[in-house]
Amino acid sequence: MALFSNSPSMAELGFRTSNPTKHFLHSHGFQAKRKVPRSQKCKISSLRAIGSVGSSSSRCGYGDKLIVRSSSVLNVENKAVERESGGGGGGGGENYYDALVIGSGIGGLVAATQLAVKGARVLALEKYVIPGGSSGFYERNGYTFDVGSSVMFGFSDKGNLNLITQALAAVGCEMAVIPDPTTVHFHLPNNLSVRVHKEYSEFIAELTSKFPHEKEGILKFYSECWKIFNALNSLELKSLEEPIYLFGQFFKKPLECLTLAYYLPQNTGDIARKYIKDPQLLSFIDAECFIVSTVNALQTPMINAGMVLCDRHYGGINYPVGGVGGIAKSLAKGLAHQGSEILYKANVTNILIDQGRAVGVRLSDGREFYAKTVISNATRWDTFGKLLKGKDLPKEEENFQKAYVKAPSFLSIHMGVKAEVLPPDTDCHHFVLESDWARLEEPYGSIFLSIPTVLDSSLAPPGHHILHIFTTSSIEDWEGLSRKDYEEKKELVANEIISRLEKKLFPGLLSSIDFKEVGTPKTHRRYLARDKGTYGPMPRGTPKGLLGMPFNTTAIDGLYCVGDSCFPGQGVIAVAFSGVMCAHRVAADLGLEKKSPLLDAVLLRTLGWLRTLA
Ligand SMILES: NC(=O)c1ccc[n+]([C@@H]2O[C@H](COP(=O)([O-])OP(=O)(O)OC[C@H]3O[C@@H](n4cnc5c(N)ncnc54)[C@H](O)[C@@H]3O)[C@@H](O)[C@H]2O)c1
Ligand SMILES: CC(C)=CCC/C(C)=C/C=C/C(C)=C/C=C/C(C)=C/C=C/C=C(C)/C=C/C=C(C)/C=C/C=C(\C)CCC=C(C)C
Repeated sequence: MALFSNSPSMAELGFRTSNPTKHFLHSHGFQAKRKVPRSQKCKISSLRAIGSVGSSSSRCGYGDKLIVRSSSVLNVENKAVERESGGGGGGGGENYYDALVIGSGIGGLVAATQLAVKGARVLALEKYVIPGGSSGFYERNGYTFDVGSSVMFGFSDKGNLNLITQALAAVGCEMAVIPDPTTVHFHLPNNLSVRVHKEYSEFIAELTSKFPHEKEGILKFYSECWKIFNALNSLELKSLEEPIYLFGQFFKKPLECLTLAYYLPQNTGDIARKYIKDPQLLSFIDAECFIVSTVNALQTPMINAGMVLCDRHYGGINYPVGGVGGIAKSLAKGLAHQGSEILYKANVTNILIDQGRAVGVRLSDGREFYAKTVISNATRWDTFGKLLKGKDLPKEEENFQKAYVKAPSFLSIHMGVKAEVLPPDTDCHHFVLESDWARLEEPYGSIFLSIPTVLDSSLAPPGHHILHIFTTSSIEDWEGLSRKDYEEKKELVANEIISRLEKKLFPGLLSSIDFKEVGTPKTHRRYLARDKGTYGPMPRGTPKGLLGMPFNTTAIDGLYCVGDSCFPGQGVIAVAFSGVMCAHRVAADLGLEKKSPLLDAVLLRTLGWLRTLA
């Protein structure tokens, strides 16, 4: 069984939208050099208030999107033919791009759209049939499932850190969102139950009611997170590898920049231990970190914790009406509206190097595309291990691979269930670790559960809910099995996980299943083209916060990376930031942004040296 469908026609089907009741007007768009004409704005769907899930209506049908996409695909294919018959090529012309982007995950799409609005001509090449990667979607039996992400940070209407909102706004798109009143409901050992309410004061009241003796420690720890969040939120976010911007920010906001520089090499667990002594509360902080970093607090960079532990209360977690897949669809559509293109079923197998510089890519079907710059949204392991095969691993990548390993993948269960199995007021996201804190980071130890239909019932047939259940799992567990054994093992492991949820949360769950599809790490590897199906990088030992994380430039001229194996790491909002940073650095190198070669050399060398300290 496949987690995704291979059928483009399935992917082209729009998703249902709902009654308009609330708009998030995105007032913090990036300073696009080229304004999107009003007629080209892609308003994605109508909006609704929390819980009021009504009938479907769309103010921007996906019909026009379909036309845009198929015509741009045709366009690109024609150009490819031109090139194969001698036109274009590395020397310029129609077929020569400013940037090629390998992959259309959120990281790749944000880099591509940001560059396009700065005036660059971009071609994104996606192996699969729809955009989004792990933020894509698929449809089965009337259900619209999010492939991965359902917890959306950075999707509010305020501040500087609403990077998803801003990325959409930059290409003239806005999406309706449904605020989630509870980011996550933790169900932890010793029957510790904590709901992370959107309202910060309610969350603190709930946590301190469970740990009254640690009230002061709790307040001090989370206050330190706010220091970071407020500093981040005060900056204009661009490439930390571009000196004119970076020095400008230090000049405008010295205190905030120094605050961030101070926390850059620090980890969350060390700071929590300054204020908190109760081992169970420290384990709770571990769980808070684990759900966003797949490691405990001692290994989670404090800047990342500051970002996520506060954004959920500041802008809140907001779910896009119609499902997460709409974000990538909108960005892809926005890219086309900017005159750039996206080509699907385009499996890049090689990055072409000429005299030490990345000059283009070759696809599995032999087609070649050329550009001034190449941006890879494949993981750094895939980029340097597969797309540049035969080349020596640059020292910087060796250092990265010494410091970071591939996090395990996931076993994912997408289910449709009868609505009556969920008690009233069930929260949208849950994290379950039943009895033993030591199992937090073990494969299958803890269970993530998202029920997006709690917020948007249009994603399932009437009277039904979607349950997306996932738990960490390694690919080694699933290799070397016959087809029959593989299928049987999927069934067995999935049923064990579902039974655990039945026991802990929802009696009668097994018998309420209407639809079930199980994906393993092999599924993730196959459909997301991620080595071992990895969820992203995780530190091999105790990192120096974010200091060791590479940014977007690489040791190869003209080649950049974007996505979760770049600063600041895993997470949809994190890869969106990586996309913004990447586009800014590439634009400077293309002459579309200010640049100082001398300062560049100094900064890039200093950053390279700083990373060796991590
Ligand atoms: N919030 C959540 O619940 C949740 C869940 C899952 C994933 N995520 C996040 O999403 C992040 C990943 O985003 P991302 O943008 O880095 O990457 P991604 O893996 O989502 O997307 C990469 C894209 O590149 C394509 N690709 C890879 N190699 C290719 C090649 N050789 N040729 C053509 N296309 C190729 C893939 O098909 C995919 O579409 C993860 O870090 C994770 O944190 C979040
Ligand atoms: C350069 C130098 C040296 C210095 C300078 C200083 C400065 C200025 C600095 C600055 C910095 C900055 C700007 C930074 C930034 C950062 C950021 C933005 C970050 C972000 C982050 C984010 C993140 C990490 C996120 C994440 C998330 C995630 C992962 C999510 C996930 C989720 C999930 C999985 C779900 C769950 C579920 C359930 C429970 C069901």
